[in-house]
Amino acid sequence: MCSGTTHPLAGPLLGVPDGYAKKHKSLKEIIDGSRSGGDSDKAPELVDLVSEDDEPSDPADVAAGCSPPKRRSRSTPSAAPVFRKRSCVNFRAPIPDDREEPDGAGLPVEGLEHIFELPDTDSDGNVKHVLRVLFPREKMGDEAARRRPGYHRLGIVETVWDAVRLYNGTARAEGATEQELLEEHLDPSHIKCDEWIHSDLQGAHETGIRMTRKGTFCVRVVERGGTRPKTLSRHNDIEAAVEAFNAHSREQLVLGYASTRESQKFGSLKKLTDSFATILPGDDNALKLGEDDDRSPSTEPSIKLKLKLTPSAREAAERMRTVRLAARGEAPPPRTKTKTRKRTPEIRRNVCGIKGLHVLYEAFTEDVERTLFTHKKLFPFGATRSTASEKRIDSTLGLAQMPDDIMRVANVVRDSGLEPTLITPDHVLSQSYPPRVGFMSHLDSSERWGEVVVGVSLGADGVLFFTPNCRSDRGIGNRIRNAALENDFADYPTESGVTESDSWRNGRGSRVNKGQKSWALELEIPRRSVYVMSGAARTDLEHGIRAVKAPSQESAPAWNPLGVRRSLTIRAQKPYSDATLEHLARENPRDKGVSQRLRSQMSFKTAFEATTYGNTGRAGAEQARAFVAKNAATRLRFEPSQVGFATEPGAKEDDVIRIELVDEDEDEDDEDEDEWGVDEIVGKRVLEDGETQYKVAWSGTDGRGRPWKPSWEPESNLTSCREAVEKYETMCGVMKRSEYYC
Ligand SMILES: O=C(O)CCC(=O)C(=O)O
Ligand SMILES: [Fe+2]
Repeated sequence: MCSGTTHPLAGPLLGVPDGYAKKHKSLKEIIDGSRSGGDSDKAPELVDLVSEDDEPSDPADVAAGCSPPKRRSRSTPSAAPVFRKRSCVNFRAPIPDDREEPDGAGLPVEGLEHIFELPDTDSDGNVKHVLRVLFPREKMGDEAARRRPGYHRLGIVETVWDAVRLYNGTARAEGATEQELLEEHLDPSHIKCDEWIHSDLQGAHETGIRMTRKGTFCVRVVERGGTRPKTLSRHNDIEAAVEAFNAHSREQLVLGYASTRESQKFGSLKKLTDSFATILPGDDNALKLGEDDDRSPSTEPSIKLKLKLTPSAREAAERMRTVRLAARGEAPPPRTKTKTRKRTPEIRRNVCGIKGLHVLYEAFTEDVERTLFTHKKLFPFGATRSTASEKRIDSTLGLAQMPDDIMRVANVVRDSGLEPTLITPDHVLSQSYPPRVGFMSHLDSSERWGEVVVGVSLGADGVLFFTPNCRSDRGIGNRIRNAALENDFADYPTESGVTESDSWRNGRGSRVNKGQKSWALELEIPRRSVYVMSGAARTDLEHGIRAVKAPSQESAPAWNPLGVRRSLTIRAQKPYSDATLEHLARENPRDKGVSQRLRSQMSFKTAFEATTYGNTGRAGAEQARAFVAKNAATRLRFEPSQVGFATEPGAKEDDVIRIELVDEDEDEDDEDEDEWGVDEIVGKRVLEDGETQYKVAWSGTDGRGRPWKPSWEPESNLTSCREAVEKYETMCGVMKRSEYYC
């Protein structure tokens, strides 16, 4: 259906023409409908970048709007999340005249993408949007026309309805079967026609938040340096949308400052601010001049962009959402939060069976996570980016410039007992991984870095993988390879007790044929977790970061709308680390632990030249050690309420009190947690500590209609679904499987 038929604010929704209600209609119905003149004058004026039916493979695609539609066979089962057909109107690519009939290369050639939206200016100078309808010459009946590749312009029309009619009419005249039309071109319900949600929140034509037919809130922005609005993200609730918009605006502001080229400053930001100046006038204007030191050196004042969600705007947004959903036959979901389980801080050691690989889950609160994620020194290029172009900042900040928060993180690592003897880091590397960006397998050099590598995950979950080291067949690497070659993994059960995907995985290609690299152990590293790699985890396996899809809307925080994972790799460079160990050994001659650590480090050559101590060598490293020893910042800590563990500095792991961090969202209504329907039990495992867990397939779907991902749950959480557990046990009994794998 084309929702532009009646503006929802004009009354209950309602003016959905019957003829649009079905997903697919016959050509005759459409053509007849149009002949009767019923709908064309009600057709929408605004169309959006992508259909909300889309399951874009990458939010970057959403933002860029530039991924061609991936065609799926109609027979593909739809259980798994899939990429569905894009809307027919492609905002991104009005084809300039000189490209209108090119040699065919590079233009979208399938389906409804032949209709392009085009801004145009009327005689009063108002921008209006018209649609250009193109028809692929290759589909034309005329042999001569077919020989010239490219497009034939059918016309420029004002409404989607007219565009579809024009396209279909031509396709039909050129001999397209009804089936083809149905599949590709016919149904205007593929076209989304939505309105800006409310005058309180309305941007100009192009930016702001608007509501989709499905009742989600679509955040539209213009990126700095860009001229076209893009869909940044979609949200189920208006607050999240506003938050995402504001976060984006802040990012643009930062980018504006960060730019050294005067001409780039405020390029599109200006456009944004202009549009906002018109909607939040007067004292309540959320566009404020920034502080003095916040101002750009240009004459343009710093402007803090903030889209304000007033109670009346929220009310209107919710009312519209209810109407929209009701029109779709859906009840508005309660305003309770989506599924979030309570998380408990926890340390797991030697995970994946890899010695020296330890993880601290829920190391700190979301508030700390966000502070680190948006830390200007660590991530100077702004909030989130959808491309890998600004992926890594090698912050060899030097000890004197080391952010206090890195010292605090180091103390979390020590105080939690994760690595009580961690040497104060003198180096931090901050990296951003937009969805689908990974880090190939590598070794963190034992000649360049000291004993321990600390990795902190922020903003989105990640997957750390370990794979045999091609240069060394040592220890576990060799064993993994042999297991793979013999296809015998009896000694390597799925690593119980870490996460469900912490298991043997086929890295690339087949198990044996592609050699030792084809196997990897994977470990999920959730947001707010901290891992340490030492010993064999450093030397016997290479590690890397898997490129993963964007997190679901539910799991990504609103302040990270693109689902970028950020990481901090915190290390002590080897010369300085050795100087520290030598100092400790001198001070504690009887401490066997220290002398052992020193001996172990001495087995690696020290690559002075590859570190910041290249010029100053040992003396420089000793100076750094002395600096740290008297630097009060090394004793800085987060507030007790901000970390997952409470302890006295220097306490043993057993003395650590684990604090339950509750998601901020999760406030009042704990019962909600238990309301998740269990479809069935699909797996069982027993953890190292003897705890039994079941893998639960949940009923229902997330906000995007995808089934929830199954998750491992302790037996004690499943008392209300004993039946499902018993059914599973019975089935296992019948199948005579071992307890571990059934
Ligand atoms: O992003 C991560 O956690 C891994 C980074 C890493 O392996 C490295 O910096 O060497
Ligand atoms: Fe690394």
